[in-house]
Amino acid sequence: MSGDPAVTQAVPEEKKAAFRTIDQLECRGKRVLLRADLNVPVKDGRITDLTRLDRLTPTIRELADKGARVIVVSHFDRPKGVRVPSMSLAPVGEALAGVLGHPVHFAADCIGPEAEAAVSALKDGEVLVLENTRYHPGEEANDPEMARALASLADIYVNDAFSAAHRAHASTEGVARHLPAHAGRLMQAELTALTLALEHPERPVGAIVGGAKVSTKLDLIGNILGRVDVLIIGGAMANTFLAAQGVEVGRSLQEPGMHDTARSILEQAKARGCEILLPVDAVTATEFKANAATRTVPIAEVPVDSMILDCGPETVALLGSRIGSLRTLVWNGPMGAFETPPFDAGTNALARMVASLTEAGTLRSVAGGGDTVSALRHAGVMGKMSYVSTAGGAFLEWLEGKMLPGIQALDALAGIVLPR
Ligand SMILES: Nc1ncnc2c1ncn2[C@@H]1O[C@H](COP(=O)(O)OP(=O)(O)O)[C@@H](O)[C@H]1O
Ligand SMILES: O=C(OP(=O)(O)O)[C@H](O)COP(=O)(O)O
Repeated sequence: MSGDPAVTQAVPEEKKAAFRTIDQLECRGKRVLLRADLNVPVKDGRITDLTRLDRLTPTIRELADKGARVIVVSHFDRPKGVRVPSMSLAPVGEALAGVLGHPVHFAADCIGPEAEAAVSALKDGEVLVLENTRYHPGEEANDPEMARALASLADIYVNDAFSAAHRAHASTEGVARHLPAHAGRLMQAELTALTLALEHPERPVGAIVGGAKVSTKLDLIGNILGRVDVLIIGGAMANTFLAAQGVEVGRSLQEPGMHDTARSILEQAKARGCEILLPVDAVTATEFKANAATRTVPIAEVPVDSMILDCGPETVALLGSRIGSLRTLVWNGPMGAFETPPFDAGTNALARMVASLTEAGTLRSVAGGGDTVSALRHAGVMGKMSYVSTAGGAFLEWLEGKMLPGIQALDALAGIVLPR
């Protein structure tokens, strides 16, 4: 394991979730379809963070040690139902073999003859990674045929992809209807840790929502308004809110189709007494490349030919002082394009502030998301948060109090305690 922080307190008996785990599994010689989240962060074709693979290894090792034939299935990025070569899971399979210290086979499809042949060749204790489920349109459509085809490869289903459990897809939901369905160790650990950390959060509670998945996360921002006192919006998400209010954002990444939703969220927040903080200044550039020439400007003065690629120092100072008065903070999504320096400065500075407040014992900090984890590691504060989840969108949806489809589909999960 990578030394990631985990909640180490003993779990009180009444808080233990009563779901079926791999404790109950007799799986020697059985084919186990393990839904993992191999959607690791990548830059220029290289994997930049192995946390999701590290956190998956306890389940794979335990299943392999029990003599199961482990068939790992996952999506990778968003190829939208077609075979995009750069979104192949083959290199991720190799990285997984490195992390496991154990050979991993690979099949170039997740259903059909190629997958079936690879599964038939598997021996007890061996591990196979199947190609990206999202190469098939049936995955995201939760097509019953796709679910049946996946189920036909295995005897048992184990879901360890908490970070994809908010998706009702064939490999996260549909397949569980056809096989005995258990939670893996990572799923179990995430649910336990998040319940312990956030079931009764000390107030004031704040959330930072940043990053680039604007349309898929905007709706859930609306839904967490009632659960937080302060909502900090950063990254490309903030660009959309700023543009929706008529602020010039130049060529920044944003989603014009979401302006109405952004405005409605601002109105709802006002009505519910939730304070919303947006950037007050920005680091801009006309080119998006490492060490590009930058201009730091007040948010009302973004040049029309430029992109907002990070929040500026005044924003960092403002957010730092506001976060200093919080008792609980949840964080998903970086404040800027942190993979490309110097646009990592805002995220780094904020991450260090959150880490020092956490270390001082005044703040409970829970952060998550594929890229957020990578950003925290980049800032050198991975071990300094109260808890780091592998999940971003799923963790925010779970925080809303929703039962996630990928969890609901598992057997005997009724006892999970949700934060209120
Ligand atoms: N202003 C911005 N312009 C372009 N990309 C941005 C900006 N701010 C953040 N990003 C990008 O957002 C991505 C992370 O977003 P997201 O996938 O939503 O986070 P997570 O994986 O943690 O849930 C990063 O790749 C980062 O470069
Ligand atoms: O990376 C993921 O989520 P995250 O960006 O919220 O951390 C998951 O793999 C889900 O991916 P999706 O948002 O394309 O369904």
